[in-house]
Amino acid sequence: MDRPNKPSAISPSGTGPQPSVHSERGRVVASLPTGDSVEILLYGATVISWKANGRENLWVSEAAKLDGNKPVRGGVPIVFPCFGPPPKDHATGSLSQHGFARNSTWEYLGKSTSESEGKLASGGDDSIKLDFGLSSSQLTEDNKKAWGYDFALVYSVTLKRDGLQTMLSVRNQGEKAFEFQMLLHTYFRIDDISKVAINGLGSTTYVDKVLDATTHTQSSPSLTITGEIDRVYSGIKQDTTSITQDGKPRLDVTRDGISDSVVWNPWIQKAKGMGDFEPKDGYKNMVCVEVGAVDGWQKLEAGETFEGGMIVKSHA
Ligand SMILES: O=P(O)(O)OC[C@H]1O[C@H](O)[C@H](O)[C@@H](O)[C@@H]1O
Repeated sequence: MDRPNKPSAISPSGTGPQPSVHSERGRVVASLPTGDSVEILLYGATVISWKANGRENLWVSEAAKLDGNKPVRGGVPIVFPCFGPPPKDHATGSLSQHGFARNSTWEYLGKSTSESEGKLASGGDDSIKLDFGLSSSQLTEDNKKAWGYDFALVYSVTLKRDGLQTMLSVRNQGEKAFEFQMLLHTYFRIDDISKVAINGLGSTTYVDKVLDATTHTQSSPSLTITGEIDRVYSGIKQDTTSITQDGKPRLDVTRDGISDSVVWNPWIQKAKGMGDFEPKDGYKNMVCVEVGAVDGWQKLEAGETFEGGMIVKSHA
Protein backbone atom coordinates (compact mmCIF):
# COMPACT_ATOMS: atom_id res chain seq x y z
CA MET A 1 0.00 0.00 0.00
CA ASP A 2 1.06 3.63 -0.39
CA ARG A 3 3.10 5.08 2.41
CA PRO A 4 2.05 8.71 2.61
CA ASN A 5 4.59 9.50 5.31
CA LYS A 6 7.96 8.10 4.53
CA PRO A 7 9.52 6.89 7.80
CA SER A 8 12.37 9.18 8.70
CA ALA A 9 15.10 8.88 11.26
CA ILE A 10 14.65 11.07 14.30
CA SER A 11 16.78 14.13 13.65
CA PRO A 12 19.30 14.97 16.37
CA SER A 13 18.46 18.68 16.47
CA GLY A 14 19.50 20.64 19.53
CA THR A 15 21.48 19.41 22.46
CA GLY A 16 18.77 18.23 24.82
CA PRO A 17 17.23 14.78 25.13
CA GLN A 18 15.61 13.47 21.98
CA PRO A 19 12.24 11.84 21.41
CA SER A 20 12.43 8.06 21.24
CA VAL A 21 10.45 5.36 19.47
CA HIS A 22 10.69 1.62 20.15
CA SER A 23 8.89 -1.02 18.22
CA GLU A 24 8.92 -4.58 19.49
CA ARG A 25 6.68 -7.55 20.14
CA GLY A 26 3.63 -6.14 18.44
CA ARG A 27 3.69 -2.71 20.02
CA VAL A 28 5.18 0.73 19.39
CA VAL A 29 6.09 3.09 22.22
CA ALA A 30 7.07 6.72 21.67
CA SER A 31 8.27 9.22 24.28
CA LEU A 32 9.11 12.89 24.30
CA PRO A 33 11.89 14.46 26.37
CA THR A 34 9.14 15.84 28.62
CA GLY A 35 8.32 12.26 29.72
CA ASP A 36 5.00 12.24 27.83
CA SER A 37 4.48 8.94 26.02
CA VAL A 38 2.11 6.90 23.92
CA GLU A 39 1.88 3.14 23.40
CA ILE A 40 0.10 1.46 20.51
CA LEU A 41 -0.62 -2.22 19.88
CA LEU A 42 -0.44 -3.38 16.26
CA TYR A 43 -3.52 -5.41 17.13
CA GLY A 44 -6.30 -2.99 16.22
CA ALA A 45 -3.75 -0.11 16.13
CA THR A 46 -5.15 0.34 19.62
CA VAL A 47 -3.60 3.17 21.64
CA ILE A 48 -3.35 1.57 25.10
CA SER A 49 -1.53 4.30 26.99
CA TRP A 50 -1.11 8.03 26.70
CA LYS A 51 0.73 9.75 29.51
CA ALA A 52 0.99 13.52 29.76
CA ASN A 53 2.15 15.65 32.66
CA GLY A 54 3.02 12.47 34.55
CA ARG A 55 -0.54 11.18 34.36
CA GLU A 56 -2.16 8.31 32.44
CA ASN A 57 -5.12 9.60 30.44
CA LEU A 58 -6.54 6.34 29.12
CA TRP A 59 -8.41 3.64 31.01
CA VAL A 60 -7.62 0.01 30.16
CA SER A 61 -9.39 -2.82 31.93
CA GLU A 62 -7.19 -5.04 34.09
CA ALA A 63 -8.80 -7.99 32.29
CA ALA A 64 -8.35 -6.56 28.79
CA LYS A 65 -6.94 -9.08 26.32
CA LEU A 66 -3.78 -7.65 24.79
CA ASP A 67 -2.80 -10.84 22.97
CA GLY A 68 -4.87 -10.39 19.82
CA ASN A 69 -7.73 -12.67 20.85
CA LYS A 70 -10.35 -10.02 21.51
CA PRO A 71 -10.71 -6.27 20.94
CA VAL A 72 -9.06 -4.35 23.77
CA ARG A 73 -11.43 -3.28 26.56
CA GLY A 74 -10.01 0.20 26.96
CA GLY A 75 -7.62 2.63 25.30
CA VAL A 76 -8.70 3.76 21.85
CA PRO A 77 -10.16 0.90 19.78
CA ILE A 78 -10.97 1.90 16.19
CA VAL A 79 -14.52 1.25 15.05
CA PHE A 80 -14.68 0.66 11.25
CA PRO A 81 -16.53 0.08 8.91
CA CYS A 82 -19.70 -0.24 11.04
CA PHE A 83 -20.71 1.11 14.45
CA GLY A 84 -22.58 -1.26 16.75
CA PRO A 85 -24.25 -4.33 15.32
CA PRO A 86 -24.49 -3.64 11.57
CA PRO A 87 -27.94 -3.58 9.99
CA LYS A 88 -28.53 -6.94 8.27
CA ASP A 89 -29.70 -5.26 5.08
CA HIS A 90 -26.50 -3.21 4.70
CA ALA A 91 -23.27 -4.20 2.91
CA THR A 92 -21.61 -4.43 6.37
CA GLY A 93 -24.42 -6.75 7.57
CA SER A 94 -22.26 -9.87 8.05
CA LEU A 95 -19.53 -8.14 10.06
CA SER A 96 -19.29 -8.26 13.83
CA GLN A 97 -20.18 -5.39 16.19
CA HIS A 98 -17.99 -2.31 15.48
CA GLY A 99 -16.36 -3.99 12.43
CA PHE A 100 -12.92 -5.48 11.89
CA ALA A 101 -10.45 -2.61 12.40
CA ARG A 102 -10.21 -3.16 16.16
CA ASN A 103 -9.41 -6.85 15.83
CA SER A 104 -7.16 -6.90 12.79
CA THR A 105 -3.40 -6.68 12.99
CA TRP A 106 -2.16 -3.46 11.43
CA GLU A 107 1.22 -2.69 9.89
CA TYR A 108 3.55 -0.13 11.47
CA LEU A 109 4.44 2.24 8.61
CA GLY A 110 7.00 4.33 10.46
CA LYS A 111 7.62 7.52 12.36
CA SER A 112 8.32 11.13 11.58
CA THR A 113 9.11 14.04 13.84
CA SER A 114 8.54 17.73 13.60
CA GLU A 115 9.13 20.87 15.52
CA SER A 116 5.92 22.76 16.14
CA GLU A 117 5.67 26.39 17.08
CA GLY A 118 6.27 26.03 20.80
CA LYS A 119 9.67 24.41 20.47
CA LEU A 120 11.10 22.78 23.58
CA ALA A 121 13.62 24.77 25.58
CA SER A 122 16.07 21.90 24.98
CA GLY A 123 15.81 22.54 21.25
CA GLY A 124 14.63 18.98 20.57
CA ASP A 125 11.82 17.88 18.33
CA ASP A 126 8.54 18.18 20.11
CA SER A 127 6.22 15.89 18.25
CA ILE A 128 6.35 12.32 17.01
CA LYS A 129 3.96 10.96 14.41
CA LEU A 130 3.45 7.22 14.11
CA ASP A 131 1.60 5.78 11.13
CA PHE A 132 -0.23 2.47 10.95
CA GLY A 133 -1.86 0.88 7.93
CA LEU A 134 -4.55 -1.66 7.26
CA SER A 135 -5.75 -2.59 3.80
CA SER A 136 -8.10 -5.15 2.32
CA SER A 137 -5.23 -7.56 1.57
CA GLN A 138 -4.44 -7.84 5.31
CA LEU A 139 -7.93 -8.95 6.33
CA THR A 140 -8.82 -12.50 7.32
CA GLU A 141 -10.56 -14.52 4.62
CA ASP A 142 -13.82 -14.29 6.62
CA ASN A 143 -13.69 -10.50 6.78
CA LYS A 144 -12.72 -10.24 3.10
CA LYS A 145 -15.76 -12.33 2.27
CA ALA A 146 -18.02 -10.30 4.55
CA TRP A 147 -16.90 -6.91 3.20
CA GLY A 148 -15.26 -7.33 -0.16
CA TYR A 149 -14.11 -3.78 -0.90
CA ASP A 150 -10.64 -2.60 -1.80
CA PHE A 151 -9.70 -0.05 0.86
CA ALA A 152 -6.66 1.35 2.64
CA LEU A 153 -6.71 2.82 6.13
CA VAL A 154 -3.89 4.93 7.50
CA TYR A 155 -4.08 5.79 11.18
CA SER A 156 -1.73 8.50 12.36
CA VAL A 157 -1.05 8.95 16.05
CA THR A 158 0.88 12.11 16.88
CA LEU A 159 2.28 12.68 20.34
CA LYS A 160 2.81 16.37 20.90
CA ARG A 161 3.95 18.13 23.98
CA ASP A 162 0.53 19.73 24.27
CA GLY A 163 -1.65 16.74 23.40
CA LEU A 164 -2.39 13.66 21.37
CA GLN A 165 -3.71 13.72 17.82
CA THR A 166 -5.23 10.71 16.09
CA MET A 167 -6.37 10.79 12.50
CA LEU A 168 -7.93 8.03 10.44
CA SER A 169 -7.75 8.23 6.69
CA VAL A 170 -9.96 5.91 4.65
CA ARG A 171 -9.22 5.46 0.96
CA ASN A 172 -11.32 3.64 -1.58
CA GLN A 173 -8.76 1.91 -3.79
CA GLY A 174 -11.26 -0.16 -5.70
CA GLU A 175 -13.69 0.45 -8.50
CA LYS A 176 -16.91 0.21 -6.46
CA ALA A 177 -18.19 2.90 -4.09
CA PHE A 178 -18.62 1.80 -0.45
CA GLU A 179 -20.31 3.08 2.69
CA PHE A 180 -18.79 3.06 6.15
CA GLN A 181 -18.94 4.46 9.67
CA MET A 182 -15.92 5.19 11.87
CA LEU A 183 -15.38 6.00 15.52
CA LEU A 184 -12.41 6.41 17.85
CA HIS A 185 -13.83 4.63 20.89
CA THR A 186 -11.74 6.38 23.55
CA TYR A 187 -11.89 5.25 27.18
CA PHE A 188 -10.67 8.23 29.22
CA ARG A 189 -9.33 7.65 32.72
CA ILE A 190 -10.90 9.88 35.33
CA ASP A 191 -10.63 9.99 39.12
CA ASP A 192 -14.30 9.81 40.01
CA ILE A 193 -17.29 9.72 37.66
CA SER A 194 -19.45 11.51 40.25
CA LYS A 195 -17.22 14.59 39.93
CA VAL A 196 -17.07 14.66 36.15
CA ALA A 197 -19.03 16.87 33.77
CA ILE A 198 -19.01 16.80 29.99
CA ASN A 199 -19.42 20.17 28.30
CA GLY A 200 -19.98 21.26 24.74
CA LEU A 201 -22.94 19.05 23.81
CA GLY A 202 -25.71 21.49 24.77
CA SER A 203 -28.59 21.85 22.27
CA THR A 204 -27.34 18.81 20.33
CA THR A 205 -29.65 15.99 19.30
CA TYR A 206 -28.79 12.46 20.38
CA VAL A 207 -30.14 8.96 20.18
CA ASP A 208 -30.48 7.51 23.66
CA LYS A 209 -29.60 3.80 23.33
CA VAL A 210 -30.34 3.12 27.01
CA LEU A 211 -33.70 4.84 27.24
CA ASP A 212 -35.70 4.25 24.10
CA ALA A 213 -33.41 4.46 21.06
CA THR A 214 -35.21 7.62 19.96
CA THR A 215 -33.91 11.14 19.38
CA HIS A 216 -33.72 13.73 22.16
CA THR A 217 -32.15 17.17 22.46
CA GLN A 218 -29.75 17.91 25.26
CA SER A 219 -31.02 20.94 27.10
CA SER A 220 -28.20 21.45 29.60
CA PRO A 221 -24.77 22.67 28.44
CA SER A 222 -23.20 20.36 31.01
CA LEU A 223 -23.79 16.61 31.24
CA THR A 224 -23.21 14.69 34.47
CA ILE A 225 -23.34 10.90 34.66
CA THR A 226 -25.26 9.14 37.41
CA GLY A 227 -26.11 5.81 35.76
CA GLU A 228 -25.64 3.82 32.57
CA ILE A 229 -25.28 6.11 29.58
CA ASP A 230 -25.05 5.30 25.87
CA ARG A 231 -25.84 8.32 23.72
CA VAL A 232 -25.02 9.00 20.12
CA TYR A 233 -24.78 12.77 19.54
CA SER A 234 -24.76 13.88 15.92
CA GLY A 235 -24.07 17.04 13.97
CA ILE A 236 -22.38 18.70 16.96
CA LYS A 237 -21.83 22.40 16.31
CA GLN A 238 -19.00 22.97 18.79
CA ASP A 239 -15.72 21.34 17.78
CA THR A 240 -14.60 20.66 21.34
CA THR A 241 -16.21 18.50 24.01
CA SER A 242 -14.49 19.01 27.32
CA ILE A 243 -14.36 16.83 30.40
CA THR A 244 -14.08 18.61 33.73
CA GLN A 245 -13.33 17.03 37.08
CA ASP A 246 -14.28 18.82 40.29
CA GLY A 247 -15.16 21.81 38.11
CA LYS A 248 -11.62 22.02 36.70
CA PRO A 249 -10.67 21.33 33.06
CA ARG A 250 -9.32 17.78 32.71
CA LEU A 251 -9.46 16.80 29.01
CA ASP A 252 -10.48 18.66 25.85
CA VAL A 253 -11.52 16.47 22.94
CA THR A 254 -11.61 18.33 19.61
CA ARG A 255 -13.22 16.69 16.59
CA ASP A 256 -11.33 17.08 13.33
CA GLY A 257 -13.31 16.55 10.12
CA ILE A 258 -16.15 14.74 11.91
CA SER A 259 -19.14 15.92 13.94
CA ASP A 260 -20.57 12.97 15.92
CA SER A 261 -19.73 11.72 19.40
CA VAL A 262 -20.81 8.83 21.57
CA VAL A 263 -20.84 9.13 25.36
CA TRP A 264 -20.76 5.74 27.08
CA ASN A 265 -20.43 4.41 30.59
CA PRO A 266 -21.69 0.87 31.30
CA TRP A 267 -22.27 1.53 35.01
CA ILE A 268 -22.76 -1.30 37.52
CA GLN A 269 -24.85 -3.97 35.76
CA LYS A 270 -23.31 -3.77 32.28
CA ALA A 271 -19.79 -3.74 33.80
CA LYS A 272 -20.67 -6.92 35.71
CA GLY A 273 -21.84 -8.53 32.49
CA MET A 274 -18.55 -7.92 30.63
CA GLY A 275 -16.01 -10.66 31.33
CA ASP A 276 -13.11 -8.41 30.29
CA PHE A 277 -14.16 -5.41 32.41
CA GLU A 278 -12.09 -5.28 35.62
CA PRO A 279 -12.21 -4.13 38.30
CA LYS A 280 -15.98 -4.29 38.34
CA ASP A 281 -16.18 -0.84 39.91
CA GLY A 282 -13.83 0.48 37.18
CA TYR A 283 -16.83 2.26 35.66
CA LYS A 284 -16.18 4.96 38.29
CA ASN A 285 -12.79 5.67 36.73
CA MET A 286 -13.66 5.76 33.04
CA VAL A 287 -15.84 7.55 30.59
CA CYS A 288 -15.95 7.02 26.86
CA VAL A 289 -16.16 10.18 24.79
CA GLU A 290 -15.85 8.83 21.27
CA VAL A 291 -15.51 10.90 18.11
CA GLY A 292 -16.61 9.74 14.71
CA ALA A 293 -18.95 9.64 11.76
CA VAL A 294 -21.77 7.32 12.82
CA ASP A 295 -24.95 9.14 11.90
CA GLY A 296 -25.94 7.33 8.73
CA TRP A 297 -23.13 6.30 6.36
CA GLN A 298 -20.16 7.96 4.72
CA LYS A 299 -20.06 7.13 1.03
CA LEU A 300 -16.68 6.92 -0.69
CA GLU A 301 -16.55 6.74 -4.46
CA ALA A 302 -13.68 4.96 -6.21
CA GLY A 303 -10.42 6.81 -5.60
CA GLU A 304 -11.83 9.06 -2.86
CA THR A 305 -10.33 9.58 0.60
CA PHE A 306 -12.01 10.52 3.88
CA GLU A 307 -10.21 11.86 6.95
CA GLY A 308 -11.49 12.21 10.49
CA GLY A 309 -9.92 12.26 13.92
CA MET A 310 -9.37 14.10 17.16
CA ILE A 311 -6.94 16.24 19.09
CA VAL A 312 -6.97 15.69 22.84
CA LYS A 313 -5.48 18.04 25.34
CA SER A 314 -4.82 16.92 28.89
CA HIS A 315 -4.78 19.54 31.62
CA ALA A 316 -2.18 19.12 34.34
O1 LIG B 1 -18.58 -4.11 24.07
P1 LIG B 1 -18.17 -3.36 22.83
O2 LIG B 1 -18.46 -4.12 21.57
O3 LIG B 1 -16.74 -2.94 22.89
O4 LIG B 1 -19.04 -2.05 22.78
C1 LIG B 1 -19.01 -1.13 23.82
C2 LIG B 1 -19.97 0.03 23.56
O5 LIG B 1 -19.53 0.73 22.43
C3 LIG B 1 -20.27 1.95 22.11
O6 LIG B 1 -20.01 2.92 23.04
C4 LIG B 1 -21.74 1.68 21.96
O7 LIG B 1 -22.49 2.88 21.86
C5 LIG B 1 -22.25 0.84 23.10
O8 LIG B 1 -23.59 0.47 22.82
C6 LIG B 1 -21.40 -0.39 23.32
O9 LIG B 1 -21.90 -1.13 24.42
